[in-house]
Amino acid sequence: MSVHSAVPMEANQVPLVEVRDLVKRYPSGTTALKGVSFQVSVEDFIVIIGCSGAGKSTLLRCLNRLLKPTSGQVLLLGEDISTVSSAKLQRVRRRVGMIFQQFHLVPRLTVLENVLAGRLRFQSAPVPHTLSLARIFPKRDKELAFRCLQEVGIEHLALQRADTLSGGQQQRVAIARVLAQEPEVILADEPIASLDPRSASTVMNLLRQIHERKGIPVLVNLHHLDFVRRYAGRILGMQNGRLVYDGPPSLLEAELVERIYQGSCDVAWEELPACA
Ligand SMILES: Nc1ncnc2c1ncn2[C@@H]1O[C@H](COP(=O)(O)OP(=O)(O)OP(=O)(O)O)[C@@H](O)[C@H]1O
Repeated sequence: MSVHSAVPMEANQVPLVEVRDLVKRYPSGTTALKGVSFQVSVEDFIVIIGCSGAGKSTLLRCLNRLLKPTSGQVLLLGEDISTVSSAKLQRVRRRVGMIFQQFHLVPRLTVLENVLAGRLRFQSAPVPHTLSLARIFPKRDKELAFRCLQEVGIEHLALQRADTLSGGQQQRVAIARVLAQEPEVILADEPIASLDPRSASTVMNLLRQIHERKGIPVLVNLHHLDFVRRYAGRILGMQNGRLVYDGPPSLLEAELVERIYQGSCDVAWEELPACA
C-alpha cells in the first residue's frame, strides 16, 4: 500500500529529522518496519497511530537508536544516526529526548536528582554510584534542572523521593529530565497510557506547550483516539510495518482510518476507541 501523504513538506523547509526507507527486522524474523520514510520539521507535533503491533514503538526506538535499524537511514540535522558506532550513541541519545509509558525514573532518588540524570550524558567522567547526584553536578546544572521542574510545574516536589509521587507527577519529572537534556527532538512512547484522563491531559498539554514555546518537534505514539484528535498537528498512520497516512487529522478519511485499524472498527473516526 502506498503512503497517503496529504501535506508534502515544502522545498524550503529544512527537515530536522529525515527517515529514509527504514527497515527493522528482529532476530525472531519479524519485520516490524518495512521501508518507512518521512521528514520532520520544527513545526511538527506528530501523533503516530496504528493497531497494536503496527510498528509504532519500533519506529521511535530506531529514531533514538535504542534499536539499530536493519537498513535505511535516520538523518538528524543531516547526520546519519542509524549507523553511528556504540561509542557515539551517548551523544545521539542526548540529542533525542525519550519519554516512556512507565516513566523510567530511579525510585529512591529525589525528583531533582532524577532530572539531573538528564545531564549525565554531558559528564565526561563516569559517576560513582555511591555519590549523591546533586553533589557531583555544577551549580549551573542544578539551576537548569530546577528551571525544568518549574516548566512542568512541580518545582515544589524537587526534594521528594520519586517513588512517593503519583503517576502523573512522575511523568512530569520524566518530561523535566528530557528538558534538562536540551534535546533537538522529543519522542514519547505512549506517555499517557498509564495515566488517568486528567493527568493524561496535563501531560499532553505540557508536551504541546514545550513544542510551541521551544520549537522542539514532538513525535508521540498514542492509543487514545480522543487524545489524537485533540492534540495531533500531523498524523502518521501505520499498518503492519508500513506508513499508510501522513497528513493533518482533518484530511484523514474514515475509510483510511478503517484501513489503519484493519477494519476492526465500525464506528465513525470521531467516536473511535483505541483498538484492542
Ligand atoms: N524485541 C522484539 N523481538 C521480536 N519482535 C518484536 C520485538 N519488539 C516488537 N516486536 C514485534 O514487532 C512488531 C511491531 O511491534 P511494536 O511494538 O513496534 O508495535 P506497536 O505498534 O508499538 O504496538 P503496541 O501499540 O502494542 O505497542 C510486532 O509484531 C511485535 O510483536
